Amino acid sequence: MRQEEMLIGGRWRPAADGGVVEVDDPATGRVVATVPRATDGDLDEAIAAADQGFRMWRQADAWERSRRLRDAADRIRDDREAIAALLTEEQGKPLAQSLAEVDTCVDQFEWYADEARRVYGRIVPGMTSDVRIEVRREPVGPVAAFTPWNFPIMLAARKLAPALAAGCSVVLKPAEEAPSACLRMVRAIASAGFPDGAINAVTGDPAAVSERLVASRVIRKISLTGSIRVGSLLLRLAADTIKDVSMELGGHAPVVVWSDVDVEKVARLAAATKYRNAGQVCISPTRFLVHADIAERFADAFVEAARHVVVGDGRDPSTTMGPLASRRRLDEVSALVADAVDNHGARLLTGGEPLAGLGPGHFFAPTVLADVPADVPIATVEPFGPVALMSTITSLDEALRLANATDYGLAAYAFTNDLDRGRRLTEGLEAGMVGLNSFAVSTPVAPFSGVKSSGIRAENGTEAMDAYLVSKTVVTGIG
Ligand SMILES: O=CCCC(=O)O
Repeated sequence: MRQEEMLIGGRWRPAADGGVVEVDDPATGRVVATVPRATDGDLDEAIAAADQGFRMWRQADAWERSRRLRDAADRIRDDREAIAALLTEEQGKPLAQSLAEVDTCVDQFEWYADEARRVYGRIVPGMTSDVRIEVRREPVGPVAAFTPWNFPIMLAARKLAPALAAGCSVVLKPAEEAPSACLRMVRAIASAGFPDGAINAVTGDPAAVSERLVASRVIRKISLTGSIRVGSLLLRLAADTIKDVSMELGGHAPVVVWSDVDVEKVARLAAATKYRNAGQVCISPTRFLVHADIAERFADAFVEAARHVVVGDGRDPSTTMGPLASRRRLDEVSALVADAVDNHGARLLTGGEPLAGLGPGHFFAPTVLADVPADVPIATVEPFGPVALMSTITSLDEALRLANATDYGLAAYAFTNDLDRGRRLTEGLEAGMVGLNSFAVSTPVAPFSGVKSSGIRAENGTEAMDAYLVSKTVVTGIG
């Protein structure tokens, strides 16, 4: 069994007291690794290391930062297969999806290697001619980054790359459910010549780790991808020391499908996107609001595609959907679906239950539900599983009212071939990202962000650099 270690101040090491947390393989239920359970002392050392690392790394000039990030991208690429294998073993997704996830990490580091050289300040004309005003941009300071189990490496890279590009140091806490691929990626990144302490990675009890890191006055910035519950908890903790935060707190993406589209083509694309990573994706299309004229055809084509999904162990090349990442997820998705069917009159079109026949793993059938009332738990709480909800709409106003009916506002999608209708939908959907005739809203080059309860500040794009920078106004008197 693998025994992972933490990176603190440039040294890989176990917890001071030898404590560990077990990690299992969601396809088999077998324990495959342990990670250190950091003690308070370990966490204090990581904070001190990040303080020291920040002092060194902030002095690196822009081109040096760029070179280190590009070197990190190359090193992640060189270790692609090994990182992907760990990802599938601990998270469950099919190997092809794990390899693609490693590639997005490379993209992140390459994109921010360029951005590192483009941190521009500005000169502002003073109110009188005897002053010069310069606005500089400086790194905010040591960052605590908390990442989830659904994309254990991509979402870590999404924080590490811009933070390092801006000149910040980082204490990263990978998800305890699937940490090994992330730790291996951190090894690759750290070997690219960053100063000791610029990158630290700690593991253990999530509440204990986050409370210790967020309470520290050394840590100046929190970046979290997680749930609304954890987000509001960390916001309260961050308030005590007045820290800046970036938070992505999930979604419940609506998809408006109008009657003028190629119905079968959109249904097939929608189903392929829905069941990616077993639906454990914060921008996963979930609430389908389909025009009444095509609703039945759309649902039939979607169900047909759902039935063709091959569920199994992610290491099997024929698998197109792996297990859910944990027993907890399996129980939560099962309960949400059962509640919708048993208590709220939802109609099960396909799936709806765990696939116990596939063995002890956390397998759940690709599921489609129809006639789900808009205010029941599965339609308002992020289901984070392979579940699609079908509803019928007859007007644009109705589509927007239903689409905007949750507290979330991360991704939203609309499919129509009418230009004006498309414009009205992109304007009316309350979301940080809107896909019009596309599901591809996640890219390193443009902001990834939520509105309403889905988050604060953006990741990706140049906006992510802003999240790790502060401005300093320097006024110089002359004459
Ligand atoms: O689950 C959150 C991130 C998903 C993505 O960026 O594709």
